Amino acid sequence: MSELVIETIGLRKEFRGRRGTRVAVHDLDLAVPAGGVHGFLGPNGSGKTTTIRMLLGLARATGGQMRLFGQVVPAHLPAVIDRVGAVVESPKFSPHLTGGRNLLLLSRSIGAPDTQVDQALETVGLTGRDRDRYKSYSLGMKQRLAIAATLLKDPQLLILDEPTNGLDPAGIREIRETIRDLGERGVTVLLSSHILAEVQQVCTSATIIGNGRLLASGRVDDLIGGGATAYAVTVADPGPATRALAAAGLAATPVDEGLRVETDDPALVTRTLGEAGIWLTSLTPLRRDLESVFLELTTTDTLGHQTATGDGAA
Ligand SMILES: Nc1ncnc2c1ncn2[C@@H]1O[C@H](COP(=O)(O)OP(=O)(O)OP(=O)(O)O)[C@@H](O)[C@H]1O
Repeated sequence: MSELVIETIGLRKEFRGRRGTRVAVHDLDLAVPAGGVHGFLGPNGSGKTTTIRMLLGLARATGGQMRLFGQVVPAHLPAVIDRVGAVVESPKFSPHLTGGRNLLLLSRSIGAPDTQVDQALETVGLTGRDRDRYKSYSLGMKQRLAIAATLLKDPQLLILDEPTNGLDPAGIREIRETIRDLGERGVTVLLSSHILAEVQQVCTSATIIGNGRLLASGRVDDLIGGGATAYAVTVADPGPATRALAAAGLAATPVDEGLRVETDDPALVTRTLGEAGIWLTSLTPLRRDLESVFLELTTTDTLGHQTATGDGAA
């Protein structure tokens, strides 16, 4: 059994307000094994940041237990915090100093060796740009410098909360490569995101949450592998085909050149359409990806659960 770097058991966070109590994190069991990049996925407002803030001692849990490297936190946070790097909020760098100078000052303030600065800059791909002022950096470079800052203490666990928020595709790719690199160097990375493609490309395992509840967790390959799949169907007239499929309990949605039918039973599609006198011209299995798993899980969850308790908070 591999060591768990992050573990929560029945973790709960309630926010009390005038309109009642909102349960942001709902008895969440999270298990992040050592090594590799672990995706922490959920739609906006599903409780990712709140969970991370509790793990880092920035917010108090209402209930449940948390462990980092096997140590109960927040009680033993001081014993493990040096092994953890985190980018949760935008770090405060001085805009007029260069990126390198910013890092050097930070590194001295935490007693890290100066050599760590060059190494951190290299890891995030900012070598060569370290003499430029921070204010001249692109958003992606600023985000990479923030990651570099967390690397100064050579952490074994890196927690990144939505690190590509607001970045353009090139910036997203750069951060993705940095994260992949870190995972390959043996750092355990918890990558919180609602961008599925990014997670699928770098993560070995993932936890999906919705409305503060655990929906699925495991290796990305396993998450993609199980359950229903979908087929692309082309027919001359999608309207009657959609109605015939719906009557047989098959959900069909229009896509580029036909219909996407959610099912793992292609024979049912051909039979249903055939019985309605509709002849399909092609039927192609659609490869399942993390996005479809995510949408299935989070859509059902949104429809199926209420997050609020108490006197009427929505
Ligand atoms: N300080 C707070 N007071 C009251 N409610 C809060 C507070 N912080 C978060 N929430 C609520 O808790 C829920 C979870 O929010 P959280 O920020 O953890 O979600 P998230 O998954 O990180 O979302 P995003 O992807 O948008 O960052 C939301 O309904 C949010 O409005």
